[in-house]
Amino acid sequence: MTAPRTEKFADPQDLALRAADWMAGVIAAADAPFRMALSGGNSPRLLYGELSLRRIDWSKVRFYWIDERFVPPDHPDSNLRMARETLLAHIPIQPDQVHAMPTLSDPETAARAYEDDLKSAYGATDLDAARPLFDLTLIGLGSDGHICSLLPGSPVLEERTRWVAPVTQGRPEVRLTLTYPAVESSRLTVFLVTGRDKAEAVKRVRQGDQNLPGGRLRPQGETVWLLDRAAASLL
Ligand SMILES: O=C(O)[C@H](O)[C@@H](O)[C@H](O)[C@H](O)COP(=O)(O)O
Repeated sequence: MTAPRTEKFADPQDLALRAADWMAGVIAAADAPFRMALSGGNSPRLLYGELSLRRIDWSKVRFYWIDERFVPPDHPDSNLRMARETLLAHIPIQPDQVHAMPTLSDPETAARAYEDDLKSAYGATDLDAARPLFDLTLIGLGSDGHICSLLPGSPVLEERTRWVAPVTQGRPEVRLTLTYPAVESSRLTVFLVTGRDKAEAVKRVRQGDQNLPGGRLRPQGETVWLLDRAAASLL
């Protein structure tokens, strides 16, 4: 596993600007299809907005999610809604390029349906380290060290067979999350973290602290950390 690369930026706006330029280059250099697994939450908002302004051949990109709140697609908490408002509604893509996590049935059915979607797009039922599931996986970090909806103490942290699982404890709302095997199966893993409140988690996750869900992640490909000065303040 190659040592992670770290880019530090003055503030979230500078990070979003520079990261969008870099990601535009990554997508331009890649073959189609480019499978991009999106994070939810607030941190990626500025980046998604900047990406929507870049000259990118979006026709090669397939959008996936690393987790979702189990709410309707138009709910204020929906990660799909956030991505649609900041990026997807502003770029020339077809509906079949967007592989949203389904949230209109029950969590177990939805998790299995999304896993089937991933497996059919991947063209196999087993992950192959030589052929990652995603080309780029964007991950935010909670101040408690969670990633995706892989929350501290959650049974889903031990799931090594399923690619997608429901999370029914630890948050006010039910969630769907990729499990470690699916999140780790990426050519490029990008952590995007801003804010002083994340600095301790950034430090411990980078040290591989097994008590934090982020510290247990073993990405297969290259890892890049995009941090603002506040989130990097303990490094
Ligand atoms: O659905 C979500 O909320 C995210 O997937 C979650 O893992 C998020 O990335 C972290 O909680 C950081 O959230 P912020 O970016 O809002 O700080």
